[in-house]
Amino acid sequence: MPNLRLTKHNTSILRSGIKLAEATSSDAIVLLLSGATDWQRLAELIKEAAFEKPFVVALDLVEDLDGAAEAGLHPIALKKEKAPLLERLQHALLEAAADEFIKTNDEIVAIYGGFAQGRLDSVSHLKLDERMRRLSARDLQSLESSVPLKTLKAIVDLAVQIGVEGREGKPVGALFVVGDSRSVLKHASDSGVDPFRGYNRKSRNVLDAKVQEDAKELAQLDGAFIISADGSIERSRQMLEVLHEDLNMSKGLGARHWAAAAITRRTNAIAIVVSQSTGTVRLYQDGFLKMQIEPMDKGIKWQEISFKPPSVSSES
Ligand SMILES: Nc1ncnc2c1ncn2[C@@H]1O[C@H](COP(=O)(O)OP(=O)(O)OP(=O)(O)O)[C@@H](O)[C@H]1O
Repeated sequence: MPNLRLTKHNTSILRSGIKLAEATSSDAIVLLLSGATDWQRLAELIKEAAFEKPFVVALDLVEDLDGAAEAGLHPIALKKEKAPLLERLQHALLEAAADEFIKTNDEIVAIYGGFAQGRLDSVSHLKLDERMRRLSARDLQSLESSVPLKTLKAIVDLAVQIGVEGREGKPVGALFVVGDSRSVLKHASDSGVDPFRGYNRKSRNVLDAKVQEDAKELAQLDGAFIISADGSIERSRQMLEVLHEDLNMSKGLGARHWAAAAITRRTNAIAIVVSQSTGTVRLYQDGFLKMQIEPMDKGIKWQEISFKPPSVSSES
C-alpha cells in the first residue's frame, strides 16, 4: 500500500483536523491511513500544534506501523485492506476503544482520505455513543481465565464480525467454546463432517485470518467450535450435551445460549455466542452471562458524513 507523503496539502488537512479537535475539545484524533508515513515528522507536527490528547494512527499492515509508537503515537493494525471506508473507520474506533486509547463516549476527530490513495481529504467530528459496548482488554482480563487474552480477543472479534456481517446477506449465529477443551470434548458429539479435522494445529488456529474466514463460513452450519487456549480449533460442528436445570437464563434465549451457559457450568471453558436473531454477542463463564456486546453498527451513532467529490485531483 502506498505511503502517505506529508505534502503541503496533507499537512494542511492534518493541521485542520488538529484545529477542529481543539475547537470542539475532542478527546482524541484518529488518523486512518492505507500505508506508513513519516511518524517522527507527524509527531513533530502534532507537537507544533500543541495537541496533547491521544493521536491514534490506524492502517492495515502491522509492519507499516514500525516506529509509530516510538514517536508517541497510538498505533492500530486494522487488517481490513479491502473493506469500505466506513467499515475501516468503525473498526479503527472499536479497536482504539478496545486498546483503551479512546473511551466509548468520547468525541473524536477522524482524518482520512475518502477518494484517492495517499491523499487526505476528509475531517469528521464524531460523537461516539456510550452504548458502543466493546470489550476492553481490562474487561476480558477480569474473567480470570487460563485462556490467553490474545485468543479471547480474536474470538470475540470474530464473533462480533459474524454478528454484524452475517453471511451472504443472511444473519448467522455461532457458538465458540474456548479453553479446557479436553473436558469440553467429553460433552460433545459430531453434528456433521468436521472440515477442520486432520489439519495441523497451525492451519486451524483462529488467530490466523484465513482460518477466521473459514470459521465464518462454517458458522452457518449447526453446532459449536471447540477451541483450545492457544486458539487451535479442536473440533467444529459439535453438539453439546445440555443439562440446564440449575441455570438461570434470561427469557427468550434459544438452545444455543443454553448450551453455551451449560458447558461453562460443567467445565472451565468460556463460551462466546452470537445470536442469529439479533447479532448480539454474549460471553458465558461458570454458567453465568458475563458480558454482552450489541452489534457495533447499532452501537455507534454516526454524525452525518457527506462527501463532495474533490474539484482538484492533483497533489499540491
Ligand atoms: N446443544 C447445542 N450444542 C451446539 N449447538 C447448538 C446446540 N443447540 C443448538 N445449537 C445451535 O443453535 C442453533 C439454533 O439455535 P436456536 O435458534 O434455538 O437458539 P439461539 O441461537 O440461542 O437463538 P437466537 O440465535 O435466535 O438468538 C442450532 O441450529 C445449532 O446450530
